[in-house]
Amino acid sequence: MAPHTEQLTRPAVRLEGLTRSFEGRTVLDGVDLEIPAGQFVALLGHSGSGKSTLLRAVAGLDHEVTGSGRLTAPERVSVVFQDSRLLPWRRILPNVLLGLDGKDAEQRGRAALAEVGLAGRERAWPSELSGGEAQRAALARSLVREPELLLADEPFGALDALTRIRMHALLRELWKRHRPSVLLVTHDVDEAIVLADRVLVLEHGRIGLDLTIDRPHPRSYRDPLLSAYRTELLGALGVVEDTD
Ligand SMILES: Nc1ncnc2c1ncn2[C@@H]1O[C@H](COP(=O)(O)OP(=O)(O)OP(=O)(O)O)[C@@H](O)[C@H]1O
Repeated sequence: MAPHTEQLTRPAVRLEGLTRSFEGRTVLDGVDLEIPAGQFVALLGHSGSGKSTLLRAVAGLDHEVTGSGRLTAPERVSVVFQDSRLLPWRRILPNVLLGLDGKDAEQRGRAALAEVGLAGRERAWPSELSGGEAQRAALARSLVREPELLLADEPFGALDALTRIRMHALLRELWKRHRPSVLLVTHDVDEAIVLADRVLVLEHGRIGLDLTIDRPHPRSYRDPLLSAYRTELLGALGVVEDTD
């Protein structure tokens, strides 16, 4: 394979035999996973199945993970959490720019805020933003770093249903424009199906199901062709659907 092609097809993330225990209890039990560059992946699993543990490992936030093989992740990784983690004593633009330097940083920060629909709110304080707006600002803070990999740990989990749907459209739009690889941890099967091109289910410390969602975007929750995927994922999660 030519080096150029190799570069293009190189996986963004590669985990081999990733293992993590807490106080003798194994949470990740030899996870193998490859995420090709630019793929949008969602990770489902029961509460306590180890989703955040996996995400933290990929983010390089956990130095105690072990693997028989390797953990490879790109250099520029951004993480978005359920709460925005904006610093309350800084206005929105300085929050977005935190740790960035270079003379075009401010311009990039303003552009990122405009992209997430927060133009004009640069001088607002975090306490003046709604939950949805704060998550938009968190996305802008991630984007401005031009991540090759975006890790998101239930980023919309605390939002109301309508705001969540708007945020889904925004995230997918941002992904389309910037094409980072995405690993989105969620509890919400519908969120996973509507957003991701590939959905993984973590069970017993490993990837139990690896499902490609082969439907065009934008997707609707009501698309009947998505229901087969929903059934399969709920089955893997051990949830029996109410057919009434
Ligand atoms: N720092 C830690 N010390 C001890 N146990 C931990 C630690 N971090 C995670 N665990 C345990 O590992 C297991 C997996 O936790 P993790 O947060 O990864 O699950 P999760 O799938 O993300 O859950 P949820 O969906 O509820 O957020 C849990 O039983 C948790 O108590």
